[in-house]
Amino acid sequence: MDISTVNSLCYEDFVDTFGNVVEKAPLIAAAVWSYRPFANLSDLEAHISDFIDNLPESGKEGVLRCHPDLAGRDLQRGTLTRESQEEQSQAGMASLSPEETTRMHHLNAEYKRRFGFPFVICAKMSDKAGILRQLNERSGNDLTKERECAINEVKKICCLRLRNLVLSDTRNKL
Ligand SMILES: NC(=O)N[C@H]1NC(=O)NC1=O
Repeated sequence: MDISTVNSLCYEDFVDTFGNVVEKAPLIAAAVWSYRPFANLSDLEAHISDFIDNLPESGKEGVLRCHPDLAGRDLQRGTLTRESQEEQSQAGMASLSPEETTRMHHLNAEYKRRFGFPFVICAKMSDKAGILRQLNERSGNDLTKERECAINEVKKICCLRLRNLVLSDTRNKL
């Protein structure tokens, strides 16, 4: 798909295509459709990023709360979105030992108790050891710093999902 194809999508098709670039937040795609035509993929990405930045803190936390836990209930039940399933599998979350799973559950629960939203990290840019290290380190942040850190990870996830959709069949068009 090239950018002129993206720009030609009606909002129903646009939301069908880009509705999960921010996990379970199709409202964001529905909102940024208003900014067509996009000059290129970075322009679309910048509008998504601005939309998120302009949310009140409760909205940013809402975006974070739409993310599934890493190695959590949805992974175990097979109810992750297609994108999350691929990302978590690639980062080794689907093949943890029972001890590692217990440790992840414990750390995730501690993090949630502290911040009131789940630990979010761009799994594709990390691995099992990196995720555990970040989970430990970021748990020591204060709320303001951690919210910002987590939202940055949402943007990284979004960037990779967008690139996967738009560049998958025409790598040189944008
Ligand atoms: N909680 C969390 O980070 N979830 C995720 N991260 C990612 O890259 N895919 C996810 O499902």
